[in-house]
Parts: sequence; structure tokens; C-alpha cells
Amino acid sequence: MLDVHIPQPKPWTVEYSGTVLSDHPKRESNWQFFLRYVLRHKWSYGTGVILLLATNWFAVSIPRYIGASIDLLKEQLPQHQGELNTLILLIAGLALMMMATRTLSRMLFFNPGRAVERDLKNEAFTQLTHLQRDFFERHPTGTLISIVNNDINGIRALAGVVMLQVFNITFALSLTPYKMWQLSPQLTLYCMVPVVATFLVSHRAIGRMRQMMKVRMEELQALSSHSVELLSGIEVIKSNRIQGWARDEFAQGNDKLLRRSLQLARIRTLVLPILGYTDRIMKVLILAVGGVYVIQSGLSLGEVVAFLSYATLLAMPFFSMAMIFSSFQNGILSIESLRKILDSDIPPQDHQHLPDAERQQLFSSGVSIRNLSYTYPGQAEPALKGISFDIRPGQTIGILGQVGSGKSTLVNCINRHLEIEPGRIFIDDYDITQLSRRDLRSAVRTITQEPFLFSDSVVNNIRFSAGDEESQPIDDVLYQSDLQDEVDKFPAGEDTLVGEKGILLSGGQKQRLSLARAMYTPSKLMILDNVLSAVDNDTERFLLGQIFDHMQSQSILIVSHRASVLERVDYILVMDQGAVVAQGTHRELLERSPLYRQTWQLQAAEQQGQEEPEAQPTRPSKDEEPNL
Ligand SMILES: Nc1ncnc2c1ncn2[C@@H]1O[C@H](COP(=O)(O)OP(=O)(O)OP(=O)(O)O)[C@@H](O)[C@H]1O
Repeated sequence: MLDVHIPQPKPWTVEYSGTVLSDHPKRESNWQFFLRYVLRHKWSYGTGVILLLATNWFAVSIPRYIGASIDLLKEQLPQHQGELNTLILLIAGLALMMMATRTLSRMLFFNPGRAVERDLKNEAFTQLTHLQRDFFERHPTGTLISIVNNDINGIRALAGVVMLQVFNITFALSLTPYKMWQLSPQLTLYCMVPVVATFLVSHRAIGRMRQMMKVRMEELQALSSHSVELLSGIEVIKSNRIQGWARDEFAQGNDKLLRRSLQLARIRTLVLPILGYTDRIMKVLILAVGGVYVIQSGLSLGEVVAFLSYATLLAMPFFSMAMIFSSFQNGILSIESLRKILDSDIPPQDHQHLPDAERQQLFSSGVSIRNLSYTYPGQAEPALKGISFDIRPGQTIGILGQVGSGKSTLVNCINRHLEIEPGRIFIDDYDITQLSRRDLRSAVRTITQEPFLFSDSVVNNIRFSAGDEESQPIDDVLYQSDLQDEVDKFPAGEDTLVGEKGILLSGGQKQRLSLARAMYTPSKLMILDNVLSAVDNDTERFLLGQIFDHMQSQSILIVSHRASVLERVDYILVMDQGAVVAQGTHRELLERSPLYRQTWQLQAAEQQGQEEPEAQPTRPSKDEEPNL
């Protein structure tokens, strides 16, 4: 029987390591959020603003000199030639300076925009690597991909081109009317009439576009999420020959997106020309009203020409406003969307880590599970009911149960993929709900029946979490996980690439590769959740032998449907409908648990039926095998 020891919660203190993953103040507005990133590049933006001001100053100075040149030309006097040349040189110089400052200011705005994009992508990804299972259940992978790619690109535009245009428009709209006012206040007021009218017309359209863009962004995220789902199930789609259905499903979302984009484009096509016409209406007004002033000698011809240039300078910012409006809206909506990731809660204890010495000592008295129950959110029935047992260092515990009996739920509570109530699971004297997941996982490692492999080589998939030091030769691990023969036949041996998610390997090969990974990087408690489900009986026997021989110093919690897997463990728990219905050694359970006995007899009979006794291969030891 397992010894029952209920640890008293220790008044332990954790050392705050200062590793704050998400330091986003949740109550800040989207603007405050945006400014926090922008201000990291204040010197670049600051210099850019000064250069933009200079650009606009040069721009509004030129028409005045053009006007003065026209007035000189009108008089047709040879003695004005020198003055005219000076004016031409001045205009050319101003134009050149304007070109230089404009180019530099663009670089000074666009580069920080790209840096903001990089910072946000890194932070979003780091945050995603720390968020818990419930977050990923609420946000499908495709939506997250869409946020990290499309939406952050939208924020880059906001931090780059939109910021530049906001300052550009502000300077243009303040300097141009000022210069016009200096020439003729009355004519300036006439020019303002089409400007105000245009603004009122476009204002309504802009409100409508804003709503549509939000819907469009959600539709884009939904389409991305749907594509990821369909691509993940591509083999099922092909084998069931439902490509037509998949194509229609995708096309439906895509058509919806097209309709929304066309609606937006329609409004944009209506609004942009209205803004474009402002310039022409102003010019007609200047010629009509300015003409009257010229005749009445209120204005010179050169001043009217200067006014015509100013009309273009004044209309341009309105045109730019319409152009950047969608980028602006898109940027704001993208910030909202990205904050779904960045503002998501990481439990506070995940920010706090044990001092190294204490972390290395973790699991010195093992794990204690006390009256653990668990109900999935939204479910009425608990998946686990009052489970208690201990795992001591070096002990091997087996869990047997029918499909759906709660084995994986129990595993996910121990490794805290699921959120449990405090006071139910302890490692030594630490309540695991108070430990950071990083500390917990330094002692507890889980290998699941659906192993995840990276699109890298066989050897890198084994080594990837082991750090720099080689714990044992890769060849040994390949032998122990029964992969050596197959890997030797691969085109590049252990350097063969396994493809995305290990697509080039069979289910059994994937499981054995993830077992090799576990053997290569030992931990204090190794949880093997149905990891041998895709291998045959002979391989299973061999692998179990290797696991028990080579992981002796570790505790092992091994979960299986098959009783044969558990014959060699120290202690077995039999689960049924979320509860432990029997526990003991293999022999004890054969005597006193009808469920265990029946399962064992049934599986033993099935196995005998499958195996030809004389054909049972005896596996050579590593030393006997010549090729290895
Ligand atoms: N995310 C979930 N939300 C709601 N119910 C769940 C969830 N995951 C599992 N369940 C339910 O909890 C119960 C236990 O499931 P669990 O996966 O732990 O069983 P299991 O013994 O590991 O089964 P298997 O051997 O098939 O892996 C089942 O009734 C299952 O439907």
C-alpha cells in the first residue's frame, strides 16, 4: 500500500526573479499602449518631426517666390534679369532642400515603425509561449497567426506612415493657410468653403468605413483560423474525398471577405474623388474671386499664381487624410486585437521562481495527490472524483483505465495543464498551484500519445530541450527507443529531416522519437501518457524493458489501456468514470479487482491470438547487434 503522508503547506517564500513576462498595464487606453512603444524611439521621431516641419516650410515658401518671379516677368524689363535669376536659384535650392528633408524624415519615421513591429511580434510570441491551455481553447491558432502577422503589420503602418502623415498634415494645414492669409485674408476665407464642405461629406463616409473595417478584420481572422483547421486535416479531407466540401467551406469565407472589401472599396472610390475635387473647386474660386481682386488692384498676378499653388498644398493634406484613414483605423483595430494576447493573464506565481538550489532539490520527497476532483468548465459531471495517491522518488506507478475514465485529465492536473484548486497536489511541501510552471516542469516531464515534433532533424528533435550538455550518446538513446535500425536506413541517418510535425514518420516512429527525447533529457518524474499506443506488442515489451532499466533513478507515472504495460510497475491505480476503483500491485489486483483481472485476461487472450509463439523474435542486446 502507498504510504500516505499529507504535507503541511510550508510557509515558503519565493524569490522574485524579476522575470516579468507581460508588463502591460491592463487599464491603459489603446493610445497609451501605442505611445509606450512609440516613445522607445522618441529621438528618431523627434528629429523626423523637425525635418518634416522644415519640409513644409520649404514647400510653403516656394509659391511666394514663384509669384514674385511672375510679377517680375510681367513687367518685361531687362534690368530684372539678375533678380529673376536669384529667385530661380532660390526656388531650386528650396526644392532641393525639401527633397532632402522629406527623404530623411521618411526614414526617421518608417524605421521606428519597423522596430515597433519587431518588438510587438517578439512580445506577442513570448506571451503566447506562457499562456495557458484555456487561452488557446478560446482563441484558435489561425486567429492568433492572423493577429501576429496581419494585425501587427497594421500597427507598423500606424507607427510609420500614419505617424508621418499626422505631423505632415498638421504642419501643412497650419502653415499653408497662414501663408495664404498673409497674401489675402478674404481669398483665404473663400478657399476654406470647399475645404469645410469636403470635410463634412467625408466625415460620414469615414464613420461607415470604420465599422466595416472592424468586421473585415474579424472575417480575415476567421478565414485564417478556418484555413489552419482545413490544412491540419488535409489527410482526412483527401482520404474521405471531401475536397469539394473543403473548397466550398474555404471559398465561402473568402467570398464573404471579398464582398466586405468591395463594399469598403466602393466607399473609398466615392470619397477619394470628392477630396480630389476640392483642389479644383478652390482653383476655380481663386481664379474667379482673385481675378476680381487683380482687376481692382488688390492683388498682383504673381500673388494669384502663388494662391493657385497654395490651393494644391492645402488640398493635398485632405487627400492624404483619406489615403491614410484606412491605415489609421486598421492600426487602432489591430492594437485592440493584439491586446487580446498581450493583456491575457499569466498567473502571478508564474512570474516567481524558486532559487536555483531549491529548484534542484524539488521532488526530494515526491508528489502527493490529495482528494483531487476536477470538472471541466461548462460540464456538469466531474471528470475526476476524490483521487489520492503518492509518487515517491524512484517509484513507478501505473494507471489503467478504459477510454474516457479520466487518465489524461489526471495527468494534466499533475503537470498543471489544467487549473486545479489549491491544496490538492503537492511536490514535497509545495502546493503546485503556488509554484511557477517553469519550476514544476523542471521536475515533471510529460510525454503524450500525440507527440509534437519540430520540422528539424531526428537528432535535433531528441536533443532540443537538453541544453548544451550531452546526457548520453545519441546512439544509445536511439537503441533504447528501438529507432536505431530505422534511423540507419533514413537517407541522412540521424540528420534526416522529419518534416512539419514529423509528417515523414509513422505514428509509432513519432512516439518512439518522443520517448527517445524523454530518455535523453531525464527529469525527476516522467509521465508517460499512453505513449506506446501506436507500437506492436513485441516493440512495446522491448521499450518497457528499456524504460524500466534506464530510468531507474527517476519516478515514472505510466498511463495505459493495456494491463501488460503495467506488469512491472511498483503500484497500479485502476480508474473508472473519474475515480480510482482499485489499487495495488499487479498480483494484488489480479486477486481483488475484477475490472483489472478481466482487462488483463481479455488482453492476454487477444495477444496470444495475435502472436505465433515460435515466431516471437528475440531482440538482440545492443552489444550483440553487429550493425548498431
Ligand atoms: N477539454 C475537455 N472539456 C470537457 N470534457 C473533457 C475535456 N477533455 C476530456 N473531457 C472529458 O473528461 C472525461 C475524461 O477524459 P480523459 O481524456 O481524461 O480520459 P482518458 O481516460 O484519458 O481517455 P483516453 O484513454 O481515451 O485518453 C471524458 O468524459 C471526456 O469526454
